[in-house]
Formats: sequence, C-alpha cells, structure tokens
Amino acid sequence: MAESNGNSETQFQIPKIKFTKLFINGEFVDSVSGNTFETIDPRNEEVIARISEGDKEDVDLAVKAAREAFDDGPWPRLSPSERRRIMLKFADLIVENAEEIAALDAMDAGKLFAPVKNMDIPAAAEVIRYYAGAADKIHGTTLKMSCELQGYTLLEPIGVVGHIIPWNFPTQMFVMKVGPALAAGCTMIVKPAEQTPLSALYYAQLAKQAGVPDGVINVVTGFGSTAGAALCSHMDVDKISFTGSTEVGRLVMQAAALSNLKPVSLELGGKSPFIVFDDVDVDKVAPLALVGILYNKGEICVAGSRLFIQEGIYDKFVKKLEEMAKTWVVGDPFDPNSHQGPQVDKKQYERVLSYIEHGKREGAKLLTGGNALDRKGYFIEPTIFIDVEDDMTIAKEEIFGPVLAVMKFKTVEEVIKRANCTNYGLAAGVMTNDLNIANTVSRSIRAGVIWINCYFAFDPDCPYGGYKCSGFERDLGMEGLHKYLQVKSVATPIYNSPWL
Ligand SMILES: NC(=O)C1=CN([C@@H]2O[C@H](COP(=O)(O)OP(=O)(O)OC[C@H]3O[C@@H](n4cnc5c(N)ncnc54)[C@H](OP(=O)(O)O)[C@@H]3O)[C@@H](O)[C@H]2O)C=CC1
Ligand SMILES: CCCCCC/C=C/C(=O)O
Repeated sequence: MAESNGNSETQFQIPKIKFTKLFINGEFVDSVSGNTFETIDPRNEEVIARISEGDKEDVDLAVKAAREAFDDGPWPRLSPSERRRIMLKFADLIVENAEEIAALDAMDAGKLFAPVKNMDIPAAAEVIRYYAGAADKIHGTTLKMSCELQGYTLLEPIGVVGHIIPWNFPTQMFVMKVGPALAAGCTMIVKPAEQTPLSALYYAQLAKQAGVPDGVINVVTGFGSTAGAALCSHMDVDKISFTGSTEVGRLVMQAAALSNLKPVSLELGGKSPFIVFDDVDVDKVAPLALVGILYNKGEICVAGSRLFIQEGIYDKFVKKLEEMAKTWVVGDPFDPNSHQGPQVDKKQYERVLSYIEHGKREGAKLLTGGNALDRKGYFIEPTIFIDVEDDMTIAKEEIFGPVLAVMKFKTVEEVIKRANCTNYGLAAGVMTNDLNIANTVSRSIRAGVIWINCYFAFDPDCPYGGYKCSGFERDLGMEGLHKYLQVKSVATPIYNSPWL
C-alpha cells in the first residue's frame, strides 16, 4: 500500500456549507427542539457543520406536508409529461452543480472527489432522467375477464413514502429512491444517515429550483432511532423504502407491522462471493477482484468480500493481488492520486479494525495490510487475508471495509455450495470463459444480482436487491418504479359485446 499526503486544498477550494436545516414544505427550517448535531469530516475528525436534529415532531410536520401535497397538491395530478419536464430540469441542475455536491460527499463520507464529480454525479442525473422518461409510460393492463365484464388495472402512486438511506452512497441512494417515487407521483420524506446529511439537503433545494412543488420532497436530518423510527411507525406514511443494515431492516419491518401495516422494501447487507475459475486471464481478473473489495473503501453492500479462487491459479492470483495492493494509494479523497479515502466515521473504522483482529486471531494468513494508517482520520490499509476458512468470522459477517477473505476451491459443485452458505444473498461475481460454467453458477447462486466477467455493473435499467437476509424488492429498473405504485383493478359489466 502507498500513502498519499497530497495537499488537496491547493487543488480544490472546499465550498462553504449552505444548507444545514431540515427541508420541510419547501423551506429550510430549524428543528422544533432547536437541537443540532455535528457532521464530522472523516479525513481529519473535525466538525464540518452543525445540522438540525429532527425527531418525531419534525417527522410529524414533514409527513403532514407530504400528506397534503399528495392528497390535494399538484404533483400526483400533473400530466406525466410535465412531471418528466421538471425531473429533467432537476437532472440538469444536478450536473451543473456536480463539483459542489461531489465536495459535500467527499467531506461527509470520505468518498473520492474526482470520480464522484466525474462519474457518480453524472450517473445520478442519468437515474433521474431514466425515471423522468418512465413517468408517461406508467399504465395498467386490459384484462381478459371470464364473463361479461370489462376489466382493467390502473397503476396508482402509493402515496407518502419514507426513504431511509445510508451513508455509503449519499448521492446514489438519494436519486435511486427519490427518482422513481417522483415519477410515480408520490410525495416523500427522506431521512439521510446522520453521517452524511449534506448532499440530501442540497438535492432538496435543487429539486425545488427545478419546479418540484413544496411538500413533495422533504428532508428530515437526524438520527435513526428517533427520526427514522418515527417515520417507520407513522400512521400517515404509506410505504418505507429502506437501505441499511439487516439489523435495522428488522426494526423497520416491525414498526411498519405494528403501525399501519405499510409495505416496506429492504435493501440490506451482503457477503458476496467473487468466484474465479482456472481458465481466466489472471492479469485481467485480479484487478477486478481487488476493486471488487476496495471500491469505496469496501463500504458497499455488494462488495466481493469472499474471493473464491480455483486451485490451479490460486498461487499466481494471490501473488498478483499482493503486488497490486502494494501500489494502492490510501489518502485524502481530494487528492487525485488517492485510490481510497477514510472510512465514514469512527464507529465504522473501529468496527473494521476489530474484524481485522478477528481474522488474525482466528488464524487467517495476512497477505497485505492489517492496520490503520498512523495519521489523523479514519484510514485503513487495504487488507487481504488468504487461506481463510468458511467458518471464520471474516468469511461470514459483513465487514463493510477494505478487508478481503480469500479462499481456495476445487470444483464447480463445491464452490456453489460454499458461496451459498451464507444468510445473505445480494450479489455474486463469476469469472470464467466457459459458458456452461457461467450459466450453471449464475443460476445456482441464491442472490439478486450476478455479474459474469464484470463487477459493479450498475445501470439505471438493471434492478438490484437481495435474496434471503439481504432484503426484498428492488431498486433501479422498472421494478424500482413499481414499488412506488399500487395496482387497482376496475371491473364493469358489459352488455351485448360481440366477444369477451
Ligand atoms: N446495505 C447497505 O448499503 C448498507 C449496509 N450497512 C451495514 O450496516 C452496518 C452498520 O451501519 P449503520 O450506519 O449502523 O447502518 P444502519 O442500518 O443503522 O443505518 C441505515 C439508515 O437507517 C437509519 N436507522 C437506524 N436505526 C433506525 C431505526 N430504528 N429506524 C429507522 N431507521 C433507522 C440510519 O439512521 P442514522 O444513521 O441517522 O442513525 C440510517 O439512515 C454497516 O457496517 C454495514 O454492514 C450500512 C449502510 C449501508
Ligand atoms: C446507478 C448506480 C448505483 C450505485 C449504487 C451502489 C449502492 C450500493 C449499496 O447499497 O451499498
């Protein structure tokens, strides 16, 4: 591993933080309690800003605004083409402000500034455009009734949606949840993670500038156990769309069940297998495997955190991983030379380091890394454990950090069994030139997303989400839109029709 100490401030002027209050009914407002909380820069552990701390009373106000905007406001009643026009304007504004938003996510979440500015934010605008394009293509079906009835379905917006989002992709999470809900004609309350409130507030005002009416998008910053919980148990919220830990996903479902039985969608954790067969070109696939775990410092639910390598290329592959990890640069996310910034906060940093200690204690062999960087901020070395056993903690639990568990396998049947031996089922990578193996493995793995000879192949049209304890329902694609719609069946008698 190499360390960057580039002076980022000379390369980019950090913007002033403009928005720190709750966004309710089209206005930035203080929380009812007047309380605030600190958002911390993981590069240096310093306070970036104090943010209004919303709790139950603020959630009540935000839900009231969203309820009125849904029941009586213009958004659900606008022509779909008008909704599309406003959403396209919103997407343009996102791109125009990419540099400032990227800086907010880099400061708040420790994400790499340049790729966020040049790729993630334009891609986020594309997600909004994708759903803008869907707004006027939402329609039900004509039914083939079995007697003299005419029947059809209508797809209606589900109503007021609560989006609870995590800190690892503040921008992508915002657009993946808000984009389809807007296209469907819903109104909403977004509860960003306490670690990363800045860009969500920025997006809310851009949406207003684009013409999204007041009350349609509300943002309540604050804590999960108060603001998030209040949203989940609110009687006037019609749907919760949640991304985060499996543990909190359970609480979300419980709260929904105990209140108004609102439907929930859950996108939760993972322990995804990245499977490499003997026939691949090691020089091509090893970089992909490394990025599969180190991208976004391992803070991604679909990280390829269990690397299964077939025995014939195991030694060569491991050697290549080691060489590459040595040139991987950890440092300031504003430094263009950095490949990896700091973990999001102290809690995650300590959590990842404690998993590394588990790995060492349980006898996995440390190939690279294994330590924090000796500097301020939450920086951790890219850490690769080899000869890992399936029952070791680092092979079973989601670490959400730059820690890879490498395992050897012999046969197709064996690796399918071992890859499926997890409570999670989010994603998997299958690397082979053998079409039959690719087909067999991709159909056998119990996960919501399979990438063959690629990894992190996200696309607005490609739904993603989990099997098993990784959750249910999907983000992105048309499935990501349909979760904000409900089906109404309409039937009426017909008389003297020439046919049914
Ligand atoms: N699937 C994914 O993409 C993610 C998975 N994770 C996994 O979860 C682990 C822990 O991360 P953590 O930040 O604690 O994740 P959480 O699941 O706690 O946080 C996700 C979101 O849920 C909110 N939340 C927390 N408690 C409640 C509640 N009782 N009711 C409603 N909302 C709530 C959080 O609010 P707040 O942050 O303000 O408390 C945040 O907005 C990670 O190490 C990783 O393994 C984490 C993030 C994303
Ligand atoms: C269109 C790009 C979407 C990227 C989303 C990545 C999120 C992963 C996660 O849930 O951790």
